[in-house]
Amino acid sequence: MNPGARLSAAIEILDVIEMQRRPAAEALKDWGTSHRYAGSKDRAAIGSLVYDSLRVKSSAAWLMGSDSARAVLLGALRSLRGQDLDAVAALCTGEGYAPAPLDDAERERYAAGTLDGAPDHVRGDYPEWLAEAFGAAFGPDAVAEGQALARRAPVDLRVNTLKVDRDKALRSLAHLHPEPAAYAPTGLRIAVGEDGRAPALAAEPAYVKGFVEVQDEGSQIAALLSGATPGQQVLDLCAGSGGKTLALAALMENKGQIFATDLDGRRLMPIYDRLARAGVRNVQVRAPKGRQTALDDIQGRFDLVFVDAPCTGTGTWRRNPDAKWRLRPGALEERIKAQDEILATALACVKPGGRLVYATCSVLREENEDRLRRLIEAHPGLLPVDAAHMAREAGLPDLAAHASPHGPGLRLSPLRCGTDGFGIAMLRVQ
Ligand SMILES: C[S@@+](CC[C@H](N)C(=O)[O-])C[C@H]1O[C@@H](n2cnc3c(N)ncnc32)[C@H](O)[C@@H]1O
Repeated sequence: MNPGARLSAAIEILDVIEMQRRPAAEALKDWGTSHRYAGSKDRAAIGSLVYDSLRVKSSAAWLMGSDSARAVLLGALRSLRGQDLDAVAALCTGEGYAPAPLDDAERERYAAGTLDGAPDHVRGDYPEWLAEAFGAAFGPDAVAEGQALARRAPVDLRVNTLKVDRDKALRSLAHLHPEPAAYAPTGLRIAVGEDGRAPALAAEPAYVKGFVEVQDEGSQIAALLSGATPGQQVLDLCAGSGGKTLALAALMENKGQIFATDLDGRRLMPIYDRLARAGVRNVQVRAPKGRQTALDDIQGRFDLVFVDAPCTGTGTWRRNPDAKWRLRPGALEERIKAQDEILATALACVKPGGRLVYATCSVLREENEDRLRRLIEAHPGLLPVDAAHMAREAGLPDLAAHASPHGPGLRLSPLRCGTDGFGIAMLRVQ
């Protein structure tokens, strides 16, 4: 396929996503199935065009003066990819499968459209219904934070220190040009290509041998801040596919014990292969059995209960730009309710003198500081641990700069520290 035909395909898919409210991944897959002639490079390039358009859907539409799929794609080519008018006009020839030529209004908008007068949620590319919550979370930085969440994310890897040190991992992946991460001593970062393509890590020997895991630096930091040490009894209450479990096991040097559980047993399924590949030996997976909770016999016995709570995922929009436009207010309410219930369950599992670490990949106060404040009000024996202290204890003193201005714990975001957006807090149980 030539570049013009790829643009047409991206417009067609963006239309399907918008009109049929299809998730982007499904719309792309369906398109690939019904266009077998498109090769893997074509599909990757089209996928990248679609995701880039979704990143800046709102501001691109404003720039181009229309919210059609074509306008959004053109706006994204200008704002995110910085393509000049002549280059785009040369692709939009109307010949073969290329999009129709730009009309005069489009040319004018492409050359001189601005975001002047656009509201914050348009300039920052977040849903209008979250404008107030973004303002509450970020104050005058709301637009800049939204813009940073609308950029592409690098690929972050966590070096599995149960198997190798970071230098060895760096050497084994040298052909991908990884750089040490800014904060996490376990972190490596690989930039994505111009076209937004990430390297095929699953085929890398270093990955197959369990030297590295794909994990955003923010998630690595959450595990590091938990202060898990060898010999402790740890509960990973929302373990899912085990990303944090693996990081905690490495911190504990395979000593002590981690119970990994999740409300949804299916989510736990990938954990078994991941534990084996990473050489983790101190994890017991507790899948829920029917109505009986997986925690009945292990109340009040953990040094650390780690809660990687289900959340709106607003901090991961760089990796999943489709999600921000699919999110509905009802989903935020549901998450808040679940978070309160999970925190109560978690608290019952911490032993006196132990600690509860609460993390979300959401940037919203409603899912972070507000939840913790509510819990602390209901349980006067809970002491929030000072963010600077958490950072120092984890050997990451620079992170003290990211103490939350709104309540307990730290706030990470792409704008502030180049990670996904996270809230991470620790409460000590008296
Ligand atoms: C953010 S994800 C966990 C990601 C995982 N920790 C990782 O690092 O790969 C949140 C998880 O919480 C689980 N969950 C939702 N409600 C729960 C509950 N009441 N108790 C335990 N887990 C729950 C979800 O099934 C989901 O797997």
